[in-house]
Amino acid sequence: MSSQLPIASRAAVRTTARRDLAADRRAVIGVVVVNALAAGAGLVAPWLLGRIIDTIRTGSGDVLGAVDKLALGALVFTVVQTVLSWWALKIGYRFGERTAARVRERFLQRTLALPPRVADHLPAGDLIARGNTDTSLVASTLRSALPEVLVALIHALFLVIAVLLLDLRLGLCGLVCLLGVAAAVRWYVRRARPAYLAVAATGAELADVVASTAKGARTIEVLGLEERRFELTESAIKNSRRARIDALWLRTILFPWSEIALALPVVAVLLIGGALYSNDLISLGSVVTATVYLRQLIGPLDTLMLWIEQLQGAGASYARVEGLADVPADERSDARTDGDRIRVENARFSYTGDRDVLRGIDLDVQPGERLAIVGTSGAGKSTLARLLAGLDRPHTGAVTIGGAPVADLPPDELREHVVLVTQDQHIFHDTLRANLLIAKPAATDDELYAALRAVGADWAQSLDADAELDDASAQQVSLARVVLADPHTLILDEATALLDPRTARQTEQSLAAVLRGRTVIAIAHRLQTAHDADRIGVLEAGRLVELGTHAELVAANGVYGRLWRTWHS
Ligand SMILES: Nc1ncnc2c1ncn2[C@@H]1O[C@H](COP(=O)(O)OP(=O)(O)OP(=O)(O)O)[C@@H](O)[C@H]1O
Repeated sequence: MSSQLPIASRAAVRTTARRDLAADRRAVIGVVVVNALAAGAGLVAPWLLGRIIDTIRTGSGDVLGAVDKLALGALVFTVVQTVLSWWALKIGYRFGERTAARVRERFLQRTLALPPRVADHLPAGDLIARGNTDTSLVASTLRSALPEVLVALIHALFLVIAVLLLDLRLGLCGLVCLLGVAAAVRWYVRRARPAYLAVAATGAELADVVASTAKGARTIEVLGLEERRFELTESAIKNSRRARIDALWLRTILFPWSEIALALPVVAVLLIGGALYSNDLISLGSVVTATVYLRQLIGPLDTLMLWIEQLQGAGASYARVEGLADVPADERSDARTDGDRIRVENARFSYTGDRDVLRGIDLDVQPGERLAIVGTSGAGKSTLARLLAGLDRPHTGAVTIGGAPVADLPPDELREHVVLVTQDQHIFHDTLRANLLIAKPAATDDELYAALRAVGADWAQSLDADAELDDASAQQVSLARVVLADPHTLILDEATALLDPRTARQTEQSLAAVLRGRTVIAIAHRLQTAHDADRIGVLEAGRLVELGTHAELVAANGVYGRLWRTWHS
């Protein structure tokens, strides 16, 4: 699946951000208050510098003593400002760490809560990109950018207020010149969100192509698709590169523009302040203080500019991480089964919504029956297996066990009725016990050993050993899980088809023990499997075109009869 996962809207992002801030209210208030104190303390030194100049120019009496006191005051307030700023940053960093952890946990919980049926159809690369790149960017922004931005914002605000209070004329002049910075930021912010969403989306597309190429390496090699995959990867790299260059281009405009705009207020205040001073309309100390304030403003504004880019990127990533909340949930009713009988009634299914790959299947499987499904590649065999196992639901018609829709059964109950066995079984990096308990959480150690013995896994000496297994042993563990789950029906889809011959032989022996006494629906890749079954269903282009015993189908001389004769001869 190559479509993208949902992206949270601006309104949803704002609501979640507010909730994240509210969750750590004390820290947020702490950052703001301590920062405000630090910024207030920072204003004192330039003001005292102005007083020093005015005292030297106009003072009489103990000028030196007065200057010393003012200089000492400036030193004390500078130290106070440094300590308070450090403290504010510390609170901010801690807030960032906690919030980043909250965002990560939320993402993980949402991912783990996805029903398998929904998770199966999500674009894996996009999900991985959101879990890695996007959450990392959000976390690093929360950890470092956000506290520094908060500090810079409050500092800048205090400097602007201070210069206005010091002298309204110089303050207004400085502010007018700052409009250039505002224009630069506005220009940038408008373009940055789509640009960074494009960077993330093309990155995810690239991850998707690489992940699916790696996953399907065998098929690609067998079908000679290397050239096509190479082209797809190249095109994904090109798209990702283009999106990054577009985003970088925005920065190449923003930075020079804002550098010039930041110098303007200082120049303007010096010129206008100088003119006012020449006409005795302002003291030299006030001009110097105003100039120092505006000069100091460059620091926090520079910080804001620097981080604004990361904030934009992180904003886009935050929207992508939170977008997972909008993945449509899987609607399940509380179905109850009455018996083991599996029925498929007029089932139609489509992966894409526009083309049905199953087109009206009717099938009635008797308890204890062995049914083989045969058909050419792409006929819909695996899709039917997924529907029978409750992994997908038909868009029309029904697939039921004992009268209840299979896909509606809660996972624990479903496992007791039907299990799909494929060759693609996952063994977790954990102990053997933990890997087995997945199938029956309440099982005793004796039951676990019995299940392992039943599938011939005599190598298992300790349940506490790490389950790092070769293919054959991993298959045995997955079959032992089936023994533990003890479903009345097994669906076998390519359980051994692509395994190497030795592993396939071992797995088939283990499988034989598991199949005993159960209803078995096998996707048959070899006609011998079909021959041994009680009944055979033949799928062609999404339709069940034949259904009967081997003898009946051979006698009817239809699709299966011809296949059998060709194979036999
Ligand atoms: N995840 C998917 N998204 C879109 N189309 C799919 C998906 N999986 C299968 N299909 C399509 O559905 C059709 C039926 O596929 P299915 O795998 O069920 O066939 P099959 O009979 O099992 O084939 P094979 O023996 O090659 O596995 C095919 O046209 C296939 O391309």
